[in-house]
Amino acid sequence: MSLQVSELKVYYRTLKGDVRALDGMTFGLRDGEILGLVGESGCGKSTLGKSLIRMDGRMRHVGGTVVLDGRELPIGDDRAMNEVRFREVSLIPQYAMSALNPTRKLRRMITELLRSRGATPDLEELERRMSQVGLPREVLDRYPIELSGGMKQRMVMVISTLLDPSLLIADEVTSALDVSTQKAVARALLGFRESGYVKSMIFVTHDLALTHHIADTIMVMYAGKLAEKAPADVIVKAPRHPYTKLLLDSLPEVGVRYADRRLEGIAGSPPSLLNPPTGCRFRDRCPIAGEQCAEEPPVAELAPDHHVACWKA
Ligand SMILES: Nc1ncnc2c1ncn2[C@@H]1O[C@H](COP(=O)(O)OP(=O)(O)OP(=O)(O)O)[C@@H](O)[C@H]1O
Repeated sequence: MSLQVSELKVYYRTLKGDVRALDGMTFGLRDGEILGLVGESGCGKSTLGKSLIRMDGRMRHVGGTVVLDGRELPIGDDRAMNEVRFREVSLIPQYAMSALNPTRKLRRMITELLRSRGATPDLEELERRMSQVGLPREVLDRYPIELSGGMKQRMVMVISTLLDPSLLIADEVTSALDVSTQKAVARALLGFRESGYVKSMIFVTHDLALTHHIADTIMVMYAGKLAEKAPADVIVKAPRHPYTKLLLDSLPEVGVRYADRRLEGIAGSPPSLLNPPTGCRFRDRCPIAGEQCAEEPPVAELAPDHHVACWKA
């Protein structure tokens, strides 16, 4: 097992109280596995990614552990995590491609970045990896603004994995790109795993179709908790949690007109994580909720590798 997260609780401190963004998450990731992480906006996907690498000032590690390659990560200790970042765990944050320093040409920017991490820049290896994702070496002599969105994103991916981290977290790396560029980015991620630049990966996204394409396993989160986790095919073809089923039903189908099948979202909205309800957090929106759902459902392994938190699954 490459990553084991157990009962992880991470809250945001706010003037109104604690926002329980991760409220007891338990899951594992095997060597070489790509985990697609999906769920509605605000369910805690980015918080999970950030918790594994750098908590921002408002985040608080309230409980639980994260073990990577047999070693517990000091996730609550910003300074101790310095050793881990970039080398063991690397994160491509949301909007990373817009955050490239606009005043530096890429070669200089990358050299400075690596030196600041105590690593010696290996420009030959950098150029080899760039060509693997279709970026000519001349790109290094350009400013970020001179690159297209897809090129910037591939550059960010190459930079983030240069030190061969064990775990890569890619947060919405495809959402601002057009469809063919999304495919190139997804292919590049798969290539990185094949080449051994990263061992395992968490791919955070809203795009279930793309996740199904590249992930081995899909994990669905709801309101700070795990709803369902299973092999990608099983999630898409035989989901057990009512929330997963509704998420899949709300996807538009190509070739079907609105008059024939109306686009439906999931009625209602997720609960506030400031003061989440007891019991199943999905029960107010769930079409099959019953009395038992006033009690919190445990995460049960209903079939090998198929974990579901629902009394009715
Ligand atoms: N800095 C913060 N201060 C307080 N609450 C926060 C902060 N950042 C996030 N939250 C809250 O934590 C919860 C989880 O947010 P998070 O960004 O992890 O969700 P997400 O699933 O990644 O959403 P999205 O898909 O929109 O990126 C939400 O309720 C959000 O409002």
